[in-house]
Amino acid sequence: MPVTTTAIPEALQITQEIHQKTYLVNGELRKWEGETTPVISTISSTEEYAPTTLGSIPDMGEPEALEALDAALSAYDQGQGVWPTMKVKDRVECMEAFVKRMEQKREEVVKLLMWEIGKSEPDSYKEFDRTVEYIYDTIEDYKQLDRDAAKFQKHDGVYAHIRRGPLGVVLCLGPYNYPLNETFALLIPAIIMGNTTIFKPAKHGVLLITPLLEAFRSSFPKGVVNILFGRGRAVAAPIMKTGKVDVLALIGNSKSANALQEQHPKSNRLRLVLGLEAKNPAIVLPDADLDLTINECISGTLSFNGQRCTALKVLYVHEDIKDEFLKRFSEKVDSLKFGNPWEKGVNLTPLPEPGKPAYIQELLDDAQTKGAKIKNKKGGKHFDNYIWPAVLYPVTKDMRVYEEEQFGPVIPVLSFKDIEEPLSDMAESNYGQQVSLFGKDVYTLSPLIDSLANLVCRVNLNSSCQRGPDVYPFTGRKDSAQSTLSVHDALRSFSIRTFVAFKDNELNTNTIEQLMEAKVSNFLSTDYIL
Ligand SMILES: O=C[C@H](O)COP(=O)(O)O
Repeated sequence: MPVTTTAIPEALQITQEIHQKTYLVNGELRKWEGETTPVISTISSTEEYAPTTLGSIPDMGEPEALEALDAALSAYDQGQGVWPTMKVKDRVECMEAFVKRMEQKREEVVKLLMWEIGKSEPDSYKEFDRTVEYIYDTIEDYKQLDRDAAKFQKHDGVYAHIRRGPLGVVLCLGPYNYPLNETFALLIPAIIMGNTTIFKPAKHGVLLITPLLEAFRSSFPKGVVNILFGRGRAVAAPIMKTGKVDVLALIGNSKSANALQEQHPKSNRLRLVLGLEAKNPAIVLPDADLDLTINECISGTLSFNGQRCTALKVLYVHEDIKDEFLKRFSEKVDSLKFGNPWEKGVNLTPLPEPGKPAYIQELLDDAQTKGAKIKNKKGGKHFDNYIWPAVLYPVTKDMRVYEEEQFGPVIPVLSFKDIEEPLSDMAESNYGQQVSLFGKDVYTLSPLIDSLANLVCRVNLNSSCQRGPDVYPFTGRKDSAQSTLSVHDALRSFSIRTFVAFKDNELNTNTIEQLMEAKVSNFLSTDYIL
């Protein structure tokens, strides 16, 4: 699939900056002179299919990792550094400066989102804009948190002024599918709460961070944000081994999270903020509106080729409607349009992981050997770095596609007679993020909603699963998450409640008045106290 003539020069122009191979440590943009790793897009820039080299990233190791850690530790300085002690309004000003600078990089970042991870143009703009909105919402929520903190409590003659304070040094690792939105949903609340951070982008969706390095450098005091490149093993592991990280913030898979957690010698002191795998099911009841259900299941399973933790990854369809559902759903899958991300109206785009089509093929082979059929005509066809979405039926529990989080274009379908079947599968599952429930009869839906809400954290009624809007709680039960990542909840995940208490006596009345008058600390002298 050839690219449009304008797309190549624009993308390569952006990579000029990337070729400078800069990284951010201790408030300095440093030039990397060591080994590098090429960043290769699976999108072809030639008529004959061939992956495109977009640039390269520094291949950093232990020395750089420890240098970044030292910078973050010094900036935090056991809670006494400039950043953790800074007044709320000053920290807000830094974050506002950052987001304004970030907005100026919209076009560059969006182009790299398309080239690096194959995200469609509308979805790439959406990811950028959503991230900016997330930052503005975080700022507003942080200010509200401070206004709420202004309210003194009094119980049994003891006053308390309770605030939220930082936790220390946060190691932040984001995923490739939302390299901006998901990563910044960790990084931004961690920073604004007064923590200092070390951030390493994922393997794919990494170059797009480089246009933002200067915005980070110029907006925050030195050492508050440190950005490294390289493999997780080489960069994140040495940092964890020191035992000096207070929070591991990661969106990705539990294997990486566990491996890093195990490196930490005092893991009982480590706070985990984790968004992990999911296997969200759709349950289609016999009275479901099939037009709506099929549309929602198409976007739920195949939006961004199914590479979303919130994607629908298994469909349970009632026996009475399964034939009609499978026929219409399969036709719809085959009618989707594949193309490069910037082409109008494309639904399916190149997969950024070179090994993904082969993995999907393994799942198809395994399922077919065990009795499943591919129901759509184009299902499983290979071209370039792509494999056409396959609708698999009947899927059984001994198949890999039932067990594994496929994170790609393959759709396992099971039929059921009794609602207890999907409910008991969900109860046995290691995951518990979300479910989609399709049906109309309120007397059937109502008790089901209650049951499902105890198995997952979000029940989507006649709608596909999704994270957003980002003000809603984003979390999961069992192996799907640790902590909650809405705008509101994330501020709490990256902080701890601390407070000043004082008995109601004459000395304190005078002291408190003077402290409030002096307005020198965040405690007792908050700008919001009347
Ligand atoms: O990969 C997980 C993302 O949080 C999904 O977000 P989304 O549901 O908005 O696509």
